[in-house]
Amino acid sequence: MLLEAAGIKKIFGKLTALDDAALSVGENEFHGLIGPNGSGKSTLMKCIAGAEVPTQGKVAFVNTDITAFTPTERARAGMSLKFQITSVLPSLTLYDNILLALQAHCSLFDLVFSRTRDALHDQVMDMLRQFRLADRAFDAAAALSHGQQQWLEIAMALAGKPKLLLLDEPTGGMSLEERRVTGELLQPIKQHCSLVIVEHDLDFIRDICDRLTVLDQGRVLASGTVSEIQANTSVQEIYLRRA
Ligand SMILES: Nc1ncnc2c1ncn2[C@@H]1O[C@H](COP(=O)(O)OP(=O)(O)OP(=O)(O)O)[C@@H](O)[C@H]1O
Repeated sequence: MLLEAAGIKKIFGKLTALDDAALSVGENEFHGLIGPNGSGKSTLMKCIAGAEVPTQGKVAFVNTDITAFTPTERARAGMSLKFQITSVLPSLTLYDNILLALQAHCSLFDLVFSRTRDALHDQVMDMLRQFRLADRAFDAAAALSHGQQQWLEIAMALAGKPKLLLLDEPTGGMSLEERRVTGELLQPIKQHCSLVIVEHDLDFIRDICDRLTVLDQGRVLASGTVSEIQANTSVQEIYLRRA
């Protein structure tokens, strides 16, 4: 397993947000984290990314116990996250936003001696092409549509060539067409990266994910392939309960 979170408990004051939650993700696997509002999806993502410290439990990544790692140490180990809060610098061009994200992963030596300038240029343009943004390379990021800004952020989150990408509701506020394109843009990254994605759009998640974990009131209700989860009557019930 690439990622193995087990026995995760998270208590906020009197509220138990997660209780014995678990998540296992293999290499080159797209894994969806679903469940009703307030079931603990974002909190579990944050415990994995290091943005929240679990009250109890263990997170292992690439066979290393990372429970006590800082977010920076987790990033260095190959984990990358994009949350709902934007990390794009709106007044900079798309080109410069990607360049900055790539440079964050270069050594100071390489940057000072500019040995990587041409290579970086090629990488920036490749990433922009991959995310269908090359024709906007020298526009300010602020001029992009909401969907395009999300794609730019996903590209930036991939700049360090992570082994695992964490996405929290990337299609929030997107049009149907933008959602469809987002699915297409994510597929090729499976060749070199796994994905954990929190999403409310069940059609979207069913189309792109290999496996799903369903949370309900901080606990794992079910975990399995998309068809196993679709056939699970307890899962059907919580979604009916919500409707
Ligand atoms: N920092 C915090 N302090 C106190 N309570 C919190 C905090 N973060 C989350 N919670 C609570 O923990 C519970 C789980 O929240 P979380 O955001 O993880 O759920 P979620 O499944 O991601 O919800 P949604 O689908 O609405 O985004 C909720 O009751 C929420 O109010």
